[in-house]
Parts: sequence; structure tokens; C-alpha cells
Amino acid sequence: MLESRELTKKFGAKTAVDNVSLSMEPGHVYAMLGPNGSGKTTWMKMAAGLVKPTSGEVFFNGNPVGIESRKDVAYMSTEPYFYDWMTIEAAGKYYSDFFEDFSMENFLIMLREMDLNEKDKIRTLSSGMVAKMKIALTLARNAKVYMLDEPFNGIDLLARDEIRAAILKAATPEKLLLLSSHLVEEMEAIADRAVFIRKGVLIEVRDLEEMREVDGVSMADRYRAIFGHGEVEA
Ligand SMILES: Nc1ncnc2c1ncn2[C@@H]1O[C@H](COP(=O)(O)OP(=O)(O)OP(=O)(O)O)[C@@H](O)[C@H]1O
Repeated sequence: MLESRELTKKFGAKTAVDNVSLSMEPGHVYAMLGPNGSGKTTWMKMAAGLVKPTSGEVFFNGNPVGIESRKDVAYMSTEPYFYDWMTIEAAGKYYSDFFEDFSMENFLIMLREMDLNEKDKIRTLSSGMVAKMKIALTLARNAKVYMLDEPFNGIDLLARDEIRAAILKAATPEKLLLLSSHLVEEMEAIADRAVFIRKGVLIEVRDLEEMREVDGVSMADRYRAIFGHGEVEA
């Protein structure tokens, strides 16, 4: 459904994504894992049609990604993309103007579930509250693919529980979810497949249940084996 073929992105002399061929299917939650600067964000931005590859292509349902696929792919960036003078409700209206598939009703339900008040101004929110709002804005779209870049970073345990619940609710058999995070153990409770990437190069894509059963290792064990000096990044 979402496939990159020999995808490369260079920034000057730096190769951020290096010839990555990768295919992902609906009905799965993928964790994209790799140390800082591995190319996760760059891969996602190209898959979302926001960054132009240097070479190679990304296909969504067999068509090159672009304006059309942006309707089906909901991408949550780590960068701020709304004005902080807005209320949470106004950010929802902004989204509904922009995305036909945005459901204000679902957004408000998610806000309740995550203990947010739509009348609050964004600038008065803590970073964890902003993270929850961003998740709600993204998941309130009825997209086919959800890509969430670092949904848990800097978020306390209770807010992480709420975010995890919202993500798992969105993970239905017809949807494809892709999450990047350094919180490997957190991701283990959500994802069923892992994409390991290092210095822009795809190392492997693994089914986590199969990996646990056949190899007897967890995602964190595998992360340590691939990247590690015995430590998992936090
Ligand atoms: N706009 C840019 N201009 C120049 N270099 C860039 C740009 N965007 C990314 N890079 C470089 O490309 C490499 C991959 O960055 P990217 O943000 O994709 O990695 P990442 O795996 O998402 O990292 P992190 O886990 O730290 O968020 C890094 O070396 C980064 O410095």
C-alpha cells in the first residue's frame, strides 16, 4: 500500500535516506526505529509528499505520492504547525477547513478522552497537552495512513497512556500506522512490525510476534543488537 523504491534523499554531501526500498501494508502498526539522524523524519516527509526525493519514488496504492495521496496520508510532524494564539477548538476548525476527512465530532471526543478543554488557548498548554492535541488533530482525520513522528517524546507516563489508547483505537484493519520514537519499550506495546534504519540505510523490517517466537527476542533486544553498545536510547 505504501512503498518506497530505491528512495534517496541528499542534503548537500549528506545522504539522509540511502536507497531505501520498503513496503508497508494496512492492518499493521509499524515502529520506525533508529538513532538520531537515521533518516526517519526524512523518509516520512517524502512518503507524505512533503519533501522531494533526490532519486527513487514513493507509491501509495500504486500511484506516486503527491497532491492526491496527501488526502489519504495524515502526517504529524515534530515541528509546530499551528498558531499558538489559537484555541484548541480553532486549531480543529483550521484542520477541518484544510482536510475534507477531518471530523470535528471525533476530534472533540478525543479531546474529552485525553482530558483537554477545547476552549483553552494553545499558548497556555504544557508540552504534553500540545502533544495530545496534535495526536487528536491527526487521528481525527479519516485517512488511510497515519504517520506520527515522535508522538511520545517529552510526554509523561499518564499522557503517554492516553496517547497510546488513542493510537490503538485508530489502528483498525484497513489503516496503516507508522510511528517513529526513541522510546523503544513504549513502542513495543503498540507496534506489531518494526523498521530498523541506520544512517539512512534500511537494516530490516520485522514482524514482532514472529521475532519473539522464532528468535526469542523483543524489539528492544533487537534494537540493542543492531545499534547498540548495550544501551537503548531514551
Ligand atoms: N533540511 C535539512 N538540511 C540538511 N540536512 C538535513 C535536513 N533534514 C535532515 N537533515 C539531515 O539528514 C539526516 C537525517 O535526519 P532525520 O531528521 O531524517 O533523522 P531522524 O532519524 O528523524 O532523526 P531524529 O531521531 O534525531 O529525529 C541528519 O543527518 C540530518 O542532519
